[in-house]
Order: sequence, then structure tokens, then C-alpha cells
Amino acid sequence: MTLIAVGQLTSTASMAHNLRQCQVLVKKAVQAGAKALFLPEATDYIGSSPEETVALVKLVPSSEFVTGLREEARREKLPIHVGVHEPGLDSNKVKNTVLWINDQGEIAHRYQKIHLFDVDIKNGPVLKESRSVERGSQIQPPFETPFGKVGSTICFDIRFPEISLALKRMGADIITYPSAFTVPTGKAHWEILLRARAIETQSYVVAAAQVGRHNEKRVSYGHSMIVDPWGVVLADLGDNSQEPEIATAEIDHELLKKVRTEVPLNRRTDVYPEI
Ligand SMILES: O=C(O)CNC(=O)[C@H](CS)NC(=O)CCC(=O)C(=O)O
Repeated sequence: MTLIAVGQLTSTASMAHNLRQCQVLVKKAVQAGAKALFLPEATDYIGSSPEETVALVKLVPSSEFVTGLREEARREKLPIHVGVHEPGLDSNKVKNTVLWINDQGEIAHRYQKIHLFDVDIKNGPVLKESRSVERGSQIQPPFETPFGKVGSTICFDIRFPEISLALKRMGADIITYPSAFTVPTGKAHWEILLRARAIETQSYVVAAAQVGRHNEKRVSYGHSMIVDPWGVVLADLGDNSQEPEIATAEIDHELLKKVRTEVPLNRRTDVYPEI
């Protein structure tokens, strides 16, 4: 059994502020005895417009935010999974990525968000992520950790079960959804989507989320969660945005084995295509 933590915060356009919030989360995760910390999508910053999102972006080697987190990971021997922005191939755009910083402070894995959130909800949020973000085009094979194989996806990707099924087929035990969900879509869909992905992949789902007001236009739903392979919500951080918070849960390989043995999901790939 290995204890892991999800961290929840309200990122702003100030990377220095966001790094300080993450340092609080690292301290709390270490005090709790966690062996890894999972942080939300876009933890480095949330801009208030597509232009600001592009203007703020830094290459990883020159990002004080990423350098600061790498120092934390190395000093505390605590691997960190974190959503950030990186420059796009087109200089008017960025990539929305997640990094796995290992306990030596090295970036050992990277995934770029495949599905972009372009929505126009009546009396609700209007967000056009593709104005500032370039989409990725590869599912990355799960990476090894001392507590199992981890497959990464990001936020809106959760609505496309093909990715999590592919990650499961590639051996994932844990699937992550670092997120910044909107409040109306969060209320309607967040927990159901996370539990469905956990149940259908028979894997742990680890979903660190942004919470609260980032700027005059953006509010995030919160409710960072850890769900077990049976679909039980082991941790839920709610929507309090007073201070950065963590929640922890144990990753139990006996439970993974039990669920996968008791309810075998033998696919009929003679009937439908393999994903
Ligand atoms: O803007 C940034 O810099 C970081 N990116 C995000 O916050 C992204 C794109 S706007 N948010 C989502 O994908 C929310 C998905 C969602 O809420 C849903 O699927 O219902």
C-alpha cells in the first residue's frame, strides 16, 4: 500500500504566487506521509484571456515555476505530477501539458492534452481553448512508479473514454485527470465521469483540480478526487478555496487484483474495434 496525495489550489496569472501555493501543498503532502503529489491542470498559471495565456508562457528550462517545483521534489524526495503550459510550435499558441517530476527533480514523463475545450453554454461559460492552445496528438504509454503504472490525460480528455481504455490496455493501474473544470459542468458531470472511468478501467483515478475564482471571468469547480477501482470515492476536497489543501488515499494493489479477477472484462474485439 502506498499513500498518495492530490493538491487543490486557485492558480492566478502570477507564477510566483502559484509556486508559493504549491510549496504549501508539498509541505502538507510530506507531513501526511504521501509518496507522491498530484497537482491540477494549469497549476503554473491561469490567464484571463487567450492573449495573456500565450504571453505568460515560458520554456520549461527557464520557468521559475517548474524549476521551483523540481527543487521541492528533489529536496523532499517527493515526485510531483503537475499541469503546466509550454510554448507551442506556432508562437501564437501554447501546449497544455502535464509533467511527472521524479524524486530526483527530473522531468521523467510528459503528456500534451489531446482534446481542447471549446464550448459555448447558454447562460454559462464560453471558453475557446483552441484560441490559445495547440492540441497534442499522442497517447503516452503509462510510466512506472513505485506504486504502479500511471497513465496521464488532462481535464476535458475525461469525456473521451477511448484514452483511458487505451491506457488501461497499455498496463495502467492509475489514471490521472489534472483539471480545471467549470462550475456548471462540474456539478453535472465531474464525479460521474471520474467514477465511470475508474469502474470501466478497473483502475485508480487521481484527479487534482483547480478551485475557486482565478480572475473576474474564471471560476473552477474544485472537488479534487481519488477514486478506487471499484468506483468508491476515497477523497473529495470539496469547493473551499480559502487555502491550498491536500487529500490522501492508499493505492492498494490487492484491491486492483481483486476487482480485475472478480469481474473480468473480456472485450469482444471480434464485434467492435480494439482501442
Ligand atoms: O485555461 C487554461 O490555461 C487551462 N485550461 C483549462 O482550464 C481547460 C481549458 S479552458 N479547462 C477545461 O478543459 C475544462 C473542461 C470542463 O470543464 C468540462 O469538460 O466540463
